[in-house]
Amino acid sequence: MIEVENLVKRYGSHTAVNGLSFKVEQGQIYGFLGPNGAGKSTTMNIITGYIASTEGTVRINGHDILEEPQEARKCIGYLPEQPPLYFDMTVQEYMEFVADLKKIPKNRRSAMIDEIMQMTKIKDMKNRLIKNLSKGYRQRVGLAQAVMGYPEIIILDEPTVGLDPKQIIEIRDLIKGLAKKHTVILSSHILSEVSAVCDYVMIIAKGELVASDTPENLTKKMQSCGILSAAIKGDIQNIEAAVKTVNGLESWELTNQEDGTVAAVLQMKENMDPREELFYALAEAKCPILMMKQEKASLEDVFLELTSDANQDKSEKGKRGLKKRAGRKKKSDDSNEDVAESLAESSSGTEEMEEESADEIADNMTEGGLS
Ligand SMILES: Nc1ncnc2c1ncn2[C@@H]1O[C@H](COP(=O)(O)OP(=O)(O)OP(=O)(O)O)[C@@H](O)[C@H]1O
Repeated sequence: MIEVENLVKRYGSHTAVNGLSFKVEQGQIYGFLGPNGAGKSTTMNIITGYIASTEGTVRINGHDILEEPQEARKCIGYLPEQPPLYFDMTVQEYMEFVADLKKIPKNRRSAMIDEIMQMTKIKDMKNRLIKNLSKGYRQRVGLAQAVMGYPEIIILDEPTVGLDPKQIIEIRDLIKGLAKKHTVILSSHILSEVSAVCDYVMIIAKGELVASDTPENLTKKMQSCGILSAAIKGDIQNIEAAVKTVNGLESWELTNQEDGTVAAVLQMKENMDPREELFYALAEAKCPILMMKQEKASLEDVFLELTSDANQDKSEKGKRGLKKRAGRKKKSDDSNEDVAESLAESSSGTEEMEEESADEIADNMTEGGLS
């Protein structure tokens, strides 16, 4: 459906996308996950024909985006990070304008507009000027224009940025609904977003694909080189001497606790289970283990591990991952953290929202992916 091969994009001397290759198959929701500046928007803009790549190819249903742009773009509906909206049009006028741009046959137009407005729940707002809509409704209108013509592939760049938690849930439900008939690719730097919505995750960091799999498999893979945390009684130097003899450990951190025990956070080597060996080594050193448990890697661990250390060697990665996890263990397990993160993003996103000039919008819509 989409084949991206060895994609490179350089802005002057800065490489924003560096040798990206992946395939997207029909009928799933793909998440493009990465921190700010990872290269998500650049990649989406190349896939949808907004900008050209420096090197590499993109084929949509077999059509090269540079050689056969019209055919390729026909298969795609795109919601860029800044929705291409005309603020002085009503929702109805705008939908008619988009239908016209996308060359929807006149006899199907009114029914399709009606259906899409129903689906994206903007019908009640159809006579309202877009400039008077809330950010959530503007995003829905942006989604509606992407869906117009029912393209096979719908690409959404950060579709929930700037929305409040209720709007985020509504847009996520809408995206899940879209996936029944379309292949959806969305980008996000918010992990909870991707794990809540996507069947398949591609993690991108510094312009490179660092992992791609289902959220479940990514978590499983990380667990095969997981973390042990333990409380051990004894002198920290004796404990360290014993820990050093254990083959299955990659790295460790030992910290004296106020209660006289030593807290250990131990990174296991890939596909090794050193628990038994550790037990005997510490028993021989007469340092009893008072508690030991295996930390389960969450998708958040995978994300942080992979995106912050894209250029680190493996052992350094292990140590830093261990520190991050040890640090995170101290934080509360509040699941609202993600929502807070989204909220923080929301406010900055809203500030960034600026009215585009009509010319810019028309350029976006005619050159940029809308067929
Ligand atoms: N037109 C441009 N000229 C120069 N540098 C650019 C341009 N567009 C993007 N970049 C740089 O390329 C890198 C990737 O940017 P991109 O917008 O693709 O990242 P992103 O993952 O979408 O981030 P965000 O989530 O912040 O939008 C960044 O370092 C960015 O500063």
